[in-house]
Amino acid sequence: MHHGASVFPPNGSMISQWKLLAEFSVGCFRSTTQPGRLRPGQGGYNAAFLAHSPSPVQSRQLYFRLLRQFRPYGPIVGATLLAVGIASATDVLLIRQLQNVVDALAPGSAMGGMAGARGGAAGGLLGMVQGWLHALLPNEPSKAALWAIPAIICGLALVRMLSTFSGDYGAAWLSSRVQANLRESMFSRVLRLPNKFYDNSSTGTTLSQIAYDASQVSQAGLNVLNVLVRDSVATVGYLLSLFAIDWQLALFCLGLLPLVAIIVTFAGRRMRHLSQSAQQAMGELTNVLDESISGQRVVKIFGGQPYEQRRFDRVVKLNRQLAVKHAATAALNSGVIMLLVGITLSSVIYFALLRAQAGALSPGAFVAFMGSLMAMQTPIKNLTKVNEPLQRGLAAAESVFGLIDIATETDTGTLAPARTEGRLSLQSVGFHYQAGDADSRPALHQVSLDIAAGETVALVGSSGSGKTTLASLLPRFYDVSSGAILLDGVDLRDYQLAALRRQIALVSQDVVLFNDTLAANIAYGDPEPSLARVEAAARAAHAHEFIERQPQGYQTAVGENGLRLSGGQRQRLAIARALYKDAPILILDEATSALDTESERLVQAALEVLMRGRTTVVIAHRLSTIENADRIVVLDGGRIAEMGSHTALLAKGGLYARLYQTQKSVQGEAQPV
Ligand SMILES: Nc1ncnc2c1ncn2[C@@H]1O[C@H](COP(=O)(O)OP(=O)(O)OP(=O)(O)O)[C@@H](O)[C@H]1O
Repeated sequence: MHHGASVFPPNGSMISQWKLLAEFSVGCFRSTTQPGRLRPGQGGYNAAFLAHSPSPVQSRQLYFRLLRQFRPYGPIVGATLLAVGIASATDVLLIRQLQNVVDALAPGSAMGGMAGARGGAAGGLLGMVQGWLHALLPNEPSKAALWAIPAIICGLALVRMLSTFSGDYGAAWLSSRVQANLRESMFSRVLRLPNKFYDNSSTGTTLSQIAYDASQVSQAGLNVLNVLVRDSVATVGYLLSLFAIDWQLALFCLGLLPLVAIIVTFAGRRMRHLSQSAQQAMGELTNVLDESISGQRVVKIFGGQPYEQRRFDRVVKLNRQLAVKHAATAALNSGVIMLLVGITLSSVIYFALLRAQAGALSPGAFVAFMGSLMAMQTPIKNLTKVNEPLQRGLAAAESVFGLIDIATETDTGTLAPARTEGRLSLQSVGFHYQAGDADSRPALHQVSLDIAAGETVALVGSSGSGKTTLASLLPRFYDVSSGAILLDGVDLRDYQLAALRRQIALVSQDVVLFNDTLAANIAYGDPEPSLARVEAAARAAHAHEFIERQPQGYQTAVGENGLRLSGGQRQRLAIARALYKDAPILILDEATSALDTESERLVQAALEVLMRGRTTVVIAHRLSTIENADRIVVLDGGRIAEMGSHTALLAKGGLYARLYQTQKSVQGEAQPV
């Protein structure tokens, strides 16, 4: 957390400080005329959010929801904010010390000693406390001892250090804690979201929601609170200080502020307008360059050089004119602002001198007054700008909570058998990817199919015929739109999702390996993996030999890029994983690309072991591999066109026979259908 207010006498000349003051008053002006708006070009990512900023009501709900994330840590939030408030208050008091310092320097000032600070001789303990308080908050030339003022400044600096540290530490602790909580709930959501969510969103978006938005949100939640406390305390503190030093001078200054704001706004508007035109002109320049360079062949062939030269000269001239105009306006603006600053500063000084002559303002009081006035600009500026981080944070909060609020997969079933027989029955199954859009063509239509326990059924059909869709319905990656699927005579939806999925192993063409050891990849999902079973599965999947050849055998890590495994080896790992799971139902999404003969033979042998005794649904892309299936189901446009054994279907001379002939005629028999 950055602590904005300057502590000791403001650095830079008083003129430049005053200029800043003028600018911040413009900041106030701008943010009241454009509530809730961020300036364009504040980073691509956030700019994207601006297009759909939440409405005010939503914003409030979002912000309260955001604050609720901090509720479990209430005492820490309280302590952090208290520390932040104390740090701000010490800033105010430190600047106030200028009064003591300057008055002590004034000729004739009594440096003899501070009654209270000298000890309890005069008024006892009470007198001492009064003396110190007087030195801390002086309202007349101080009689403090020389050492008392530096001592107070050191004391304040110590308090400030401790409170700033506590505030920063607390804020970092809180925001990282809330960020971690948000990330955890987002991730646990992501693991349980229905497939539909993944169909409609990109991995990149979800990644950035968890990685980036979560941190934006927690920081925004805290920052806004922080700014409100820190800068409100500072603003009120400085105001009190100004009024305590001289309320009439304070009122006079506050009266001048809006005047400065209005003038600087007008100057600023013209600058912004010019900057925009300059940006456009620069855009045109790069456009012309881009076109003529990338299209240089066309330019040459069609003799376009003079035309391109003229175009370029024109935009260069425009850029040059705008640059001069910009510089002239900037110079004029700063001149006008300087003049304005001079005038306002003179009037404040004039008024202050009048007050001094009237005996109402000591030199120290004047310096402390000006110091407080200058220092006040930062907190006010922060307060008026609090909307910017707030809006950014709210946009991120919308994205974070949006993800957390997405409904997870429906899981209302209660049955949880340890192991089913694996009997499947599809009854008039219909499926639409776009639920509710009855006009769209269904991906599956009136599909009825009984698969006996232990039977191998191959799904074939041209691309887009619905093979993958049908297989996806079995583990309830999607729910049927009409009809029902029964497992052992019970509707899939009556099983608990986890229990249903325990019955199914999946070997798909793109083998997903996690960044862990080979053994952990085979035993994936088992909370208590057994190495003996891992090895047995790997042997049965013809994977043991190549695993043994790895540097650390089964404990070799499948690094992100580390282990180089061939396609066939990866498939045998996937088969070993399915064997380890030992589920009664197997979904096999056959590889489309051919492996070399040796690999193919090993994978086929591994698959034969895997399929033994299991209900197997094969999504077949190459017909040559499924000739031995018990039954072949030919899908066409989401319907079952034919069904039967390989020989029976060939003899029938229908769609299957045609598909088979087509593939046979393509050399190598490796072409997917
Ligand atoms: N996630 C999805 N969202 C919308 N439509 C989809 C989705 N997945 C598939 N489809 C559509 O559903 C129909 C069936 O597709 P499916 O993937 O089941 O066919 P397939 O027979 O497995 O094809 P292939 O052999 O090419 O893998 C196709 O018309 C397809 O465009």
